Amino acid sequence: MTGGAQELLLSRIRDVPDYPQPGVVFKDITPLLADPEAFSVLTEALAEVCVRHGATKVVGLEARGFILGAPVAVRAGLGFIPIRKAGKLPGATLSQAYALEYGTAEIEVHAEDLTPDDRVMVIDDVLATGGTAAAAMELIRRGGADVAGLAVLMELGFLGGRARLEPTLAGAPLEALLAL
Ligand SMILES: O=P(O)(O)OC[C@H]1O[C@H](OP(=O)(O)OP(=O)(O)O)[C@H](O)[C@@H]1O
Ligand SMILES: Nc1ncnc2[nH]cnc12
Repeated sequence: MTGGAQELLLSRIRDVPDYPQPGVVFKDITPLLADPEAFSVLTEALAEVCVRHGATKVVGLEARGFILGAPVAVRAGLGFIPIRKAGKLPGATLSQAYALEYGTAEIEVHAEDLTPDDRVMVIDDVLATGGTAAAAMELIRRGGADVAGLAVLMELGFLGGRARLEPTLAGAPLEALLAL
């Protein structure tokens, strides 16, 4: 991605101090989503990552990962698999509990969505502690598929997510369009 494209994306991310709890600076992507040029630049860049790494499916992580992952999957010509917060998927699921920057949660995927032939690219907006992404990659592998990589709009470097994810990535690429 060009420096100009990165600057455009950065300029559309709003810092909200002390949200959702004191001490957290929340990275709000709603201004970026409301700007069709910036949203298009973002989805194109993430779709390029999917194609470059030979992904066969795109996983989006509820909820912001859905907003990004769905248009990325369409642009890359790939199917989309939702990983949802627990209790939302009606079929047989695999589940994984995890911790994130401001709490704990549990995510699920439909077991039938993952096959041994799949190479899955995980898409999300923010990599913070890495707890969410690690749980997602574990779910994908438990479902029998390969992880093609993890692609995020931004990485919050000071939270150490990249180092924490290294064992779970197991050599799969982690691409962040912006390192903050
Ligand atoms: O690296 P981590 O510390 O795990 O944090 C990153 C995750 O936190 C946010 O999701 P959140 O659970 O707040 O849900 P939302 O997308 O529904 O707002 C964000 O969209 C990532 O999925
Ligand atoms: N600081 C942050 N801003 C936005 N989303 C997040 N998810 C985890 N930490 C976050």
